[in-house]
Amino acid sequence: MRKIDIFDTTLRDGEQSPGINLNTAEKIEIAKQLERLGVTVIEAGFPASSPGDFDAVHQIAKTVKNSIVTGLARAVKSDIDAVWEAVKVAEQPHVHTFIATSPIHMEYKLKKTPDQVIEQAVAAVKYAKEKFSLVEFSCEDGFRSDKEYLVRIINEVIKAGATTINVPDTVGYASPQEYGALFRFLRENCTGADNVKFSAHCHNDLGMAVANSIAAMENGADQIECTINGLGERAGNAALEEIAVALHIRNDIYPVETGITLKEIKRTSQLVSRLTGSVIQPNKAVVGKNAFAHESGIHQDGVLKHKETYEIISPALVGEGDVPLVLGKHSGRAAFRDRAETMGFELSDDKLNKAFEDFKKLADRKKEVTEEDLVTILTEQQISIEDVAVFELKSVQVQYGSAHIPTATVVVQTPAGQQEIFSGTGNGSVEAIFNTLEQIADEKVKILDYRVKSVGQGEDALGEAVINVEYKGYKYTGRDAAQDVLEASAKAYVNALNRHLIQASTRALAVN
Ligand SMILES: CC(=O)SCCNC(=O)CCNC(=O)[C@H](O)C(C)(C)COP(=O)(O)OP(=O)(O)OC[C@H]1O[C@@H](n2cnc3c(N)ncnc32)[C@H](O)[C@@H]1OP(=O)(O)O
Ligand SMILES: CC(C)C(=O)C(=O)O
Ligand SMILES: [Mg+2]
Repeated sequence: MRKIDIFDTTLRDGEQSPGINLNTAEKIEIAKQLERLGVTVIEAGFPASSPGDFDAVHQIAKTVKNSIVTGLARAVKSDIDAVWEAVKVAEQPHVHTFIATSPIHMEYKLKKTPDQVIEQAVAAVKYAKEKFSLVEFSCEDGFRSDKEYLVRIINEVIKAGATTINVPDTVGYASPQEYGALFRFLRENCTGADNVKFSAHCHNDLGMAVANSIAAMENGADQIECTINGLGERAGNAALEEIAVALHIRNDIYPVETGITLKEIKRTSQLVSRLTGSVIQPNKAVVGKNAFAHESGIHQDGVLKHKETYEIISPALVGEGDVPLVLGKHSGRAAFRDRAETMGFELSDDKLNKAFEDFKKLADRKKEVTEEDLVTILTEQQISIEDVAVFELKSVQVQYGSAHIPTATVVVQTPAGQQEIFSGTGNGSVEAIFNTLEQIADEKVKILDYRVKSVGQGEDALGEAVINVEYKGYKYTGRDAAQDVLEASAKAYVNALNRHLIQASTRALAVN
């Protein structure tokens, strides 16, 4: 199968992301992981740019054995010398030298004529070739360069000894058709093109870096330059993980081999994110937190019946562990039942439906329904007794103001199935609720203890209330949870009275 080399530039172009600054130890760790990942070339830095960068490239060249290590150099002798000093210890010393070839860069940045640029490029490649067996030459801003001029400069640097020709879309301006067509044109028109590798290097300014890289590959590029998590100057470079997985999954239309060990992708991405401090966007393809998370009921039902209904990449392929279905406001019964069973709950259909209703109400109000919330909701149903008619709190409303007497209004469905409204007052909101609910009891309810606590963390955590009462000579503990502590308190009170009804019915059964 045709081999496509993966040239990783996380440690060079990736480090050009604003805010990223890796020290030598961190770069070595990343380089070792890139080697495990199986990249062909590691661009470890720009040795002439600082002593720190020089040291990192040098240490990496000494450490890494299974990937080629290179460094970037302007088309000047001193930069090329710096790369040589840094990587000469490597088995296959490689240098990546470049000069801009677009009219705008040549005129305004380099302040050189096109002929002067060719002269400087040729001199640099010839000089590099005296030391290095592998010389990559990049036409910076290649995509915005004149095509005929590109052919001229490429022909000259091939003659001078370049082994790889990189044609970057430095500012991320290309479309896939245009970038692919450029590679086809260069392959067909450069003399000596068959003796060198062509390389693509795409930036993501218009979100097309991965598509452009693949278009180049389809049109003759042998190497793709990319970074982990798509890091890089401005909007970043083409994301290595997306390219490697796309070429693997769509092998039917891209019959190529990259040599990437796909199951190392997740670990590499996490390591780079941690060491660079660059957070991965949740919906990032392949490595984002949501890349394999199914949220909506119809998708979850499909995935539970047959994974491939909505999953084209298995998480295990890229070294990702099991990803539980996300339970949220869009989830359906199938996912809810699946999670309840996974958590070890065995509920009747009726109880499961009731728990599902509570879950849906909560999911409507909360950003994220946590595992603890689920345990609370499911436990409530597990411990409820189905056959005894009990009170059900339908709604609670409290009016509170520092200058007014707190007043509560509750709607309760009685064990006989009727809905009744009660209202009452108290010294505080909770007392107003309890005084009001006492009206559903046959006699005085003595409150022995009452506590509230939050389940989980954050301001939208569930509140759980526990109340100990003495009623008709017996002591009962009522408890319940809701997003609002006042509602949880009302439900806990009703739960305590219901426990009396349940116990009374159990006692009656025992007597009969
Ligand atoms: C598209 C890319 O990603 S290119 C790589 C970008 N990476 C970096 O720039 C690495 C970090 N850079 C640095 O540390 C510094 O810019 C250095 C050490 C490289 C150079 O620093 P300085 O000597 O102070 O130059 P400065 O950065 O101000 O300007 C760059 C000079 O290099 C010249 N230059 C730019 N590209 C090239 C090139 N490929 N070949 C030769 N000369 C070049 C510019 O024309 C400019 O020259 P001038 O000073 O005569 O006008
Ligand atoms: C140095 C070159 C290859 C580069 O990073 C670019 O043109 O984007
Ligand atoms: Mg770049």
